[in-house]
Amino acid sequence: MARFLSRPIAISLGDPAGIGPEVVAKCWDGRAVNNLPPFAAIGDPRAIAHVWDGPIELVDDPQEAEAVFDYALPLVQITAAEDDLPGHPSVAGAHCSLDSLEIAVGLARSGSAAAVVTGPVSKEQLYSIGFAHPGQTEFVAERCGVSQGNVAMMLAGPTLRTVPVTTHIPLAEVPAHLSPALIEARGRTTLRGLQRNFGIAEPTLAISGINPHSGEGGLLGREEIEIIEPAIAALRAEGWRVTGPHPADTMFHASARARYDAALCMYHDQALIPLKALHFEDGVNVTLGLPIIRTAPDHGTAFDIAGQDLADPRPMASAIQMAALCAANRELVE
Ligand SMILES: NC(=O)C1=CN([C@@H]2O[C@H](COP(=O)(O)OP(=O)(O)OC[C@H]3O[C@@H](n4cnc5c(N)ncnc54)[C@H](O)[C@@H]3O)[C@@H](O)[C@H]2O)C=CC1
Ligand SMILES: NCC(=O)COP(=O)(O)O
Repeated sequence: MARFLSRPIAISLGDPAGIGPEVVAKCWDGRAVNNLPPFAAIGDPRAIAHVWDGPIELVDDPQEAEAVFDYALPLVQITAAEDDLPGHPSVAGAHCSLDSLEIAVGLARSGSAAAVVTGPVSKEQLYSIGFAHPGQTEFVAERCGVSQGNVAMMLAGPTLRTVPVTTHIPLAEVPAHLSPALIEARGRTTLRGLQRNFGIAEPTLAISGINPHSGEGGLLGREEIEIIEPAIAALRAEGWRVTGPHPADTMFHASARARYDAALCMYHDQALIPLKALHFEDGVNVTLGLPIIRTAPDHGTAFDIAGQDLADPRPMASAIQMAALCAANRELVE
């Protein structure tokens, strides 16, 4: 089992009615074969007990996890106001998922955990209790004192890394949100993240267009000329290796992917469709631009299969491995 991290990883279980508890428990089962470093789960033990009958040991701090990790799943306990059954989300469960996220991030910020891995939450449920952030990415950024413009949501798989410039907003609002300054900021955060988290000394970033054929010289839209090209020029002037704007339909086949370290895309699905098509089982969501390491499996709560022993733990295992790798790279670089 990987023992190269100085501290364990904190994992928020996400929505108790989703598949987060099941995949975290299954990762503990597979800790040796997947070479996972010690971790502590943060959440309601009843959510795990509904889907798993393995041993749990309550701990107060992830730093106690190492001592028990070989024989039990270490858990920092949160008790939800109601005991949700798998597949049946509730307001109480939404509060529990937010509490577990808050505590896990705090443990990473305080240095008790080497990194935080977040389990899947339901944005619909969180919005219903007044959660005002587009997603966990922006929540973690705020807790770390990083502005939304200076954080980036990277989806990383073995053969592709993508970053959307805009994340969880309606598609119709995307063009109005794009600006040279936002694209530059996301590009810079991505390039620095490739250096700090992934150890790539001189990264190359490919930037997509937004219109068909990247606007066809302005005939199919002018965002490339007026917004994206100025951002690319500014990043190049800073010395970064940046290409584009590339037509999005031809930048994800194998030989195109070989020419860059990450692709910066203009909106959520432009970045996530290729990533999930190639790496649904091992794609990882990595937040760049933070003082801490945060990763997450790139899937949601999957309420449709919760409690049926159908949840695939490989994305969560990949997120834990990626968190450990990024934490180790950070220690080397900084
Ligand atoms: N990082 C996060 O917290 C994320 C949260 N979500 C949230 O999840 C909720 C549901 O979103 P959906 O779009 O339905 O995506 P989803 O990923 O929850 O489910 C999509 C499909 O994939 C299947 N699936 C997902 N993960 C699986 C796994 N590990 N093993 C086997 N099958 C799996 C599900 O059963 C479903 O059929 C939404 O409320 C969304 O906000 C979505 C993506 C990421
Ligand atoms: N589609 C990716 C996703 O929803 C992850 O968002 P976040 O909650 O990690 O910001």
